[in-house]
Amino acid sequence: MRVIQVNDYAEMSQKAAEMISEQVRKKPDSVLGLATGETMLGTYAALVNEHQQHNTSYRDVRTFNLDEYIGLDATHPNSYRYYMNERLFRFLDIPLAQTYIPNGCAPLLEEECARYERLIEQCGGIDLQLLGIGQNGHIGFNEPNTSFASTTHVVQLSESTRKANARFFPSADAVPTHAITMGIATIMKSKQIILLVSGKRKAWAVSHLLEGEVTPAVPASILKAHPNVIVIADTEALSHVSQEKRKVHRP
Ligand SMILES: O=P(O)(O)OC[C@H]1O[C@](O)(CO)[C@@H](O)[C@@H]1O
Repeated sequence: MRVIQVNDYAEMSQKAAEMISEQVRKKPDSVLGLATGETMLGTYAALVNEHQQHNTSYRDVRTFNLDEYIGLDATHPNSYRYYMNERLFRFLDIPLAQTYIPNGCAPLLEEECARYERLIEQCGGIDLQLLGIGQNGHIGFNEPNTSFASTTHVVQLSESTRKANARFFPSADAVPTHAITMGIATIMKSKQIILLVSGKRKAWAVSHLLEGEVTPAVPASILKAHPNVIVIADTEALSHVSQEKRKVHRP
């Protein structure tokens, strides 16, 4: 695991956008794994900027998002489909049909999970997966104590995650109770992973990731077992981590 320490959110976002663009230039038919949440907003803005300035084409790229709330359709402003369309896809030359997000309104949710998992495999797997981390160490919506062997599945969101995400909804009660998420095994199959972390509220999760044991109680800790992970973290997110561990980590 390689840790890149940056000063702040803006620098983290710029660095991540550069790495994604580089991946797409190197392999124009890349399969990208994408994430949502506040962490990714700056990265997507920087990516759009980069696309406009350098004409990096996304025509042959396919994308798979990590997760989606159950019960929110594409027109709902809090659905992750809406977020992705508004924040990223509409500014790129990627055909929307090549952008995949679990359908949280599918009538048969278990079938939707199996379909999503199959689609990722049919596309050859994810070349580069972008990840954020929850304050409790979740990745995607894989809450603490999710099996490391899990594939795409339906989850009940923890109260702490619903509370953390309530800032985007009109009220805490409006936050859905369930979601579909790629599983931990699905994420771990990605060829490369970039984890972005910014701000003090993530400091506990990052220090556990870098200095704690690998345990399902902190889902992100499994990333230590992946051969190709880059963590881009700002000074505040790393504030609980020793200087030594901030440098370079290899599994
Ligand atoms: O970036 P935020 O809003 O802190 O969220 C952290 C992570 O939690 C999620 O919202 C849950 O999936 C991810 O999309 C995100 O990467």
